[in-house]
Amino acid sequence: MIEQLSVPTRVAVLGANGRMGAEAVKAVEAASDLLLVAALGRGDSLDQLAASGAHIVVDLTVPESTEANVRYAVEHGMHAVVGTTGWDATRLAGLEALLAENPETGVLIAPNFALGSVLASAFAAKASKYFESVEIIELHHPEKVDAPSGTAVRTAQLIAAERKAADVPPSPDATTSELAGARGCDVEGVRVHSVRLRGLVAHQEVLLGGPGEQLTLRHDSFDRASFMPGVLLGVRNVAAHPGLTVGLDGYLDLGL
Ligand SMILES: NC(=O)C1=CN([C@@H]2O[C@H](COP(=O)(O)OP(=O)(O)OC[C@H]3O[C@@H](n4cnc5c(N)ncnc54)[C@H](OP(=O)(O)O)[C@@H]3O)[C@@H](O)[C@H]2O)C=CC1
Ligand SMILES: O=C(O)C1=N[C@H](C(=O)O)C[C@H](O)C1
Repeated sequence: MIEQLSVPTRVAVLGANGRMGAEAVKAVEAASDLLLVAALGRGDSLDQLAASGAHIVVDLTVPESTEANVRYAVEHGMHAVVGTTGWDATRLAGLEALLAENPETGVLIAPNFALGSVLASAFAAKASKYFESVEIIELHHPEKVDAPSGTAVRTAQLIAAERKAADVPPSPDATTSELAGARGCDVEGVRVHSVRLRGLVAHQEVLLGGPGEQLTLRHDSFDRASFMPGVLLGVRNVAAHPGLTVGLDGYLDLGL
């Protein structure tokens, strides 16, 4: 009997020397259906990506470089799975325009790859229209360069969309004087508070308040291994999702 050998998907990791990138390299190397063909860091030329023959690029770099990396991948016919933060509306619009010219290419921008975090954000958004008040607290390791976290921004946007669709008024807040930052920052009408503390990895609480009650939805990543099933899910599915997908929930059947 002739055994059918399937061809592994060729994967390149950008930011391979970083905290997430190093973990992603290990995860790809351990997956029998994937072949790591490049592991690139800051000093490496992007031309090594094209030369590697990668089908899929995983970007886990820094907000300043992620846009150029992803645009290079798309322009060279590679799908991209992106965990790096910094994808604001202007960058996303530019990427969508580029993808319109490359309609067979898929890009996943995933603010958080941890399945529990994706679920917690989706649950929080669904619940938020039933509560008068909502605020977000995100807590991370002190090496994190951006605040608020990409996950908190995404969660706030999902919440804002649900509340807007249901005509929920803004969260009540009588504050008329404050020290700068005391009330956190405003993301589409949702207050977000950022904590940076030694010992933490990545954590978030969504606080939902109504008369006489509170619902708290908390997610904790205690280890960066928590992100790897989501990275691999993205890598295995991105080619089947041409165009731009924001949020790993786009590849899941949450039924919400
Ligand atoms: N979506 C998710 O689930 C998660 C997302 N993140 C996000 O991923 C990103 C990376 O996080 P983290 O690993 O903690 O950060 P690190 O700072 O540990 O890693 C980033 C790495 O990218 C490298 N780098 C910088 N520019 C380039 C470039 N142009 N090409 C290739 N490599 C480059 C850096 O090199 P050098 O050290 O030389 O600067 C560094 O090694 C952040 O935006 C973070 O918010 C983090 C965790 C989970
Ligand atoms: O920098 C991190 O560590 C993380 N970054 C992402 C974010 O900004 O949301 C995802 C996760 O929170 C960890």
